Amino acid sequence: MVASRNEERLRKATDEMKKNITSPAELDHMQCNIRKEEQVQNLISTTLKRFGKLDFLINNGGGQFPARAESFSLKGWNAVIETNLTGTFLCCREAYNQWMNDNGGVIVNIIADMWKGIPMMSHTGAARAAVDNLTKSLALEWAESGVRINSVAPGSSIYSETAAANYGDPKIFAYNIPKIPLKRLGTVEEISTSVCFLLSPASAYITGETIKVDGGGSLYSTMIFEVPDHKKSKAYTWKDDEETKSKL
Ligand SMILES: CCCCC/C=C/C(=O)SCCNC(=O)CCNC(=O)[C@H](O)C(C)(C)COP(=O)(O)OP(=O)(O)OC[C@H]1O[C@@H](n2cnc3c(N)ncnc32)[C@H](O)[C@@H]1OP(=O)(O)O
Ligand SMILES: NC(=O)C1=CN([C@@H]2O[C@H](COP(=O)(O)OP(=O)(O)OC[C@H]3O[C@@H](n4cnc5c(N)ncnc54)[C@H](OP(=O)(O)O)[C@@H]3O)[C@@H](O)[C@H]2O)C=CC1
Repeated sequence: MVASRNEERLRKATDEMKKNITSPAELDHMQCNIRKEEQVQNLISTTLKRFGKLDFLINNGGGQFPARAESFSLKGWNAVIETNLTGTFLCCREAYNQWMNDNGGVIVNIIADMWKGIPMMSHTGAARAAVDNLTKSLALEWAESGVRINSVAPGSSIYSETAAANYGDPKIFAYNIPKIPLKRLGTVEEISTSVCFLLSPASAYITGETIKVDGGGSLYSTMIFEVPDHKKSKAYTWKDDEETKSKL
């Protein structure tokens, strides 16, 4: 079952996937806004009715807008936290309560390269770091039910048409290439095969882990953002204490 909010995009994506599926696997799609609790509950129960089981859950839905933190309205902040953190939590909880508690299963959460912060997208950085931590807690709580849960963290380097349109610049990802040790953008295939690995028995002994698929970008320098030159940082030395004491 493939789910997101936009029916037209869903139909297009599932039609394309159906053309490429060679096994007898069945595929369906369903509208769901992961920010709405009752829609998530309905997505999981409908999937169980339609397919009879739920072996895997992939939490891939996400997004944000670029802006400085001081300019976020509470509504904008909440929209990003609900999309990237609360939506993921709701999908995990419903999959567990409706199926995986009794039957086991595997969950993969897609997060982002937030290890050094994400300036201009601090809301999503906070939400993705929270999902990284949620993954670890759930791995411990749900191990007794036979559930494994891991994350995949793509670098800011997998070309996304939605992001390019949203951020108003088709080259937005290409700017990052000099800051990626492998000196190229990543591919969708390089993310999806990591997800498949985590879903497969080849990773049967891995839980609570995050795989970075970022061409080494997270080890190197912060993407895009440059801190402007300034003289606002005043050093602290013992001399400052002496000056303070002398004023007392
Ligand atoms: C090279 C850099 C890449 C970094 C790596 C990450 C890559 C990716 O994640 S690729 C995938 C990217 N895809 C997207 O970002 C698309 C999805 N984005 C969204 O859906 C929105 O940004 C959303 C998360 C905010 C959800 O939007 P929606 O549910 O449609 O909510 P609203 O449009 O009603 O907005 C609510 C609220 O949010 C504020 N806001 C939204 N967009 C902006 C913006 N462009 N600038 C500033 N503020 C924004 C705003 O407060 C909205 O309320 P109103 O003001 O009442 O409209
Ligand atoms: N491309 C990149 O370089 C990177 C991507 N990522 C993350 O990887 C994931 C996939 O990215 P990508 O394919 O590039 O981005 P897209 O924007 O193309 O995909 C995001 C998907 O999330 C769905 N979605 C968004 N909000 C909701 C919601 N409230 N409920 C249900 N579905 C929702 C969208 O569908 P619809 O609009 O129909 O709801 C869309 O299919 C995202 O989480 C993204 O943030 C992380 C790091 C880097």
